[in-house]
Amino acid sequence: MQSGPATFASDYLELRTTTFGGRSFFAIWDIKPGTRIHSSEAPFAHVVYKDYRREVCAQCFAYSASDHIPPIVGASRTWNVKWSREGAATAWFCNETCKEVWQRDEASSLLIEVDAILTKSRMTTRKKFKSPQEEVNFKAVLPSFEAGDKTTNQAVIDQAWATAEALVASKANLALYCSTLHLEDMEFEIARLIASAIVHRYSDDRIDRSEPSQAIPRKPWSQFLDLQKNELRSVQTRPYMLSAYLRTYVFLCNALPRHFQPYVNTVREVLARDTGNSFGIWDGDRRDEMMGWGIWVSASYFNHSCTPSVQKVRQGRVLHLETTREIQAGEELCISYIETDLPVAERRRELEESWFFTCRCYRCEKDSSPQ
Ligand SMILES: C[S@@+](CC[C@H](N)C(=O)[O-])C[C@H]1O[C@@H](n2cnc3c(N)ncnc32)[C@H](O)[C@@H]1O
Repeated sequence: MQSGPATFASDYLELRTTTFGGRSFFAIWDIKPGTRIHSSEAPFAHVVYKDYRREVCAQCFAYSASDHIPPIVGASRTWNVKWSREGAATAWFCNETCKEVWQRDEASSLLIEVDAILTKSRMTTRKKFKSPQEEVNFKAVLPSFEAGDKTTNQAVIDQAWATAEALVASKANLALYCSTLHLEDMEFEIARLIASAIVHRYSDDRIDRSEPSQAIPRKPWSQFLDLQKNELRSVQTRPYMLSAYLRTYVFLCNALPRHFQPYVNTVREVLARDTGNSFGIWDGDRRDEMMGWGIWVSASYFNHSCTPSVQKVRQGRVLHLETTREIQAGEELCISYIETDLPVAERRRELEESWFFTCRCYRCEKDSSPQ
């Protein structure tokens, strides 16, 4: 049995190593349905898509259009409590209390300043190529990978990162490369997600040196690094994402202010764990719209089952995990990563393509075994 980090301690569950799916939570006792067995306090890293920023409360992620079905035509979908400061992006809140809670955390305003810096930097890295040859030269600087590329083993991935690291080591080459770097929308959202992890690391380091009583408890970086890495499997499934990751890394190295530069190793470490460990930030339980995503570290230890016994309930920033049926002591406690009302072949395909593993849950094993 592998014991989990101390802060994951719960009256109901313990972390053990399974024979088929890494670590997983198991029930210590019999548990009644509807029991809240774990709460993951806040995401270590998160991003709300830029397009949703005015409609999603920056503190509790409440969606302004959630209560209107169908949406009221002409009604404002934007929250009207705002926070703004020169040199920072604007943050929107569902009420004054959320704004106050948000303001108490130094990382919040740092993050929104970084957001403004990244947005500005993205604008200035959109220059046109002066000639077709300049475009050819630009494309040759970083390796690029296409869908279906079969060459992406670990050595190729490491070499690709080494090329990107060599580029950022030269300030002049970095600036030149970035002058025409057109970051795609999704790459920019990934950059914003990573920036949130960098800000949390930076801010944690500052809090550690200050008055302990003022420290806001966080999931530290070392706990994040303990999460399962999925770099190889995810890049082999979607090789083109490696090109996107390298561009995002280079963009961040160019855009981030100097005091965040010591944290640039965060980029690859977060990317290696983001796939396979993150949760969507959804518009309530109906899951009509995904407004962003985040990594709630302790909740990432729940394995998947196509007959789950646990459901996620997000309340503000907190992700609660609650049992949906009677559980016996010693049972594995699983959530579901996908829609389970599908035939086994489709369930397994979705988990392989989007979560990069072959499901070995009891139901899949039973459904796929010869009768
Ligand atoms: C979010 S993590 C869950 C925690 C993970 N087991 C660990 O040790 O960190 C998801 C990973 O757990 C494993 N996993 C989860 N559910 C599984 C299942 N039903 N069958 C096989 N592997 C599973 C896969 O390796 C998957 O990539």
